[in-house]
Amino acid sequence: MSYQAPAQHTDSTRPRPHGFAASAEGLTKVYGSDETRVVALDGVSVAFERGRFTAIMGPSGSGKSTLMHCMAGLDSISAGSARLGDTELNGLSDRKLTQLRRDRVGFVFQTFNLLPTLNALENITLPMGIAGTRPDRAWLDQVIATVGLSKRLKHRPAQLSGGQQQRVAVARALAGQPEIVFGDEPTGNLDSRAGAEILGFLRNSVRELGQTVVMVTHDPVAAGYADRAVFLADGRVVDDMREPTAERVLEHMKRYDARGHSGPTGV
Ligand SMILES: Nc1ncnc2c1ncn2[C@@H]1O[C@H](COP(=O)(O)OP(=O)(O)OP(=O)(O)O)[C@@H](O)[C@H]1O
Repeated sequence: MSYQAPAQHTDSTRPRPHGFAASAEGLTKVYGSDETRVVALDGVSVAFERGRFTAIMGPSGSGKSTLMHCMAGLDSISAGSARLGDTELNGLSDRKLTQLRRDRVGFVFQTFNLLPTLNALENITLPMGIAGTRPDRAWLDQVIATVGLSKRLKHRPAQLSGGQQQRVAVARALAGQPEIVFGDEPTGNLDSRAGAEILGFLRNSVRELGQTVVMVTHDPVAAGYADRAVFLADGRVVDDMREPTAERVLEHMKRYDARGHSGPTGV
């Protein structure tokens, strides 16, 4: 694969871009019908600012993954709206949604989802190969350096630790300079040290590369790496915390659980 000439993305401190990378308005998602009907999202309105790291939190079944899937164009919407930048997702054809995910969104999953026969560098550049775009060499070098993979590029996934595999997945998500990176419990399969590394990389990608990251997590420590924590319960946004710390998030979870999901706590 060839590289295009180094471009503008070489500065280590970049101003935060303005506006919203993704937003939802009255987003509703209903699964099934009649006795199997589940309202997974019940009129969610939320917007994710560009150049910020947001954690989505909430109890099991509160709709975190569904929100991420609907906002990333991985699942259809029952009512309301979801936008990626200025693009309304509701009503887009499957082909358009596939194109949008490929060209504008990065994903990091709990189970790294790497191709076992490709080495780390090939895994990182694979989505661009599929999209037919050439990686920006300077950007790619910066991403690889940020996630600390420079010495592991020729290794296959089986030759890497879980933490290293997830670094490859993070680099892959960042490599195409997507408008937003969605993570679904990206540290859920890692021990706490490897998890802390990945969270540090995600945070650095926001601070140093200007990336926008939205991460679903159960873990207050993980949420402490974010600029903001949005709390869901029963398919609704119930709280929105700026500059969360693990302690404040844990405190919030305890208080909220004690209230039996009865309403916002006004954090
Ligand atoms: N494909 C589906 N078909 C039917 N119901 C679904 C489907 N996906 C999710 N649900 C339901 O929607 C609700 C929200 O699920 P979701 O996976 O978004 O929650 P979550 O907060 O991510 O949970 P967890 O933390 O356990 O992963 C749950 O009641 C779930 O059972």
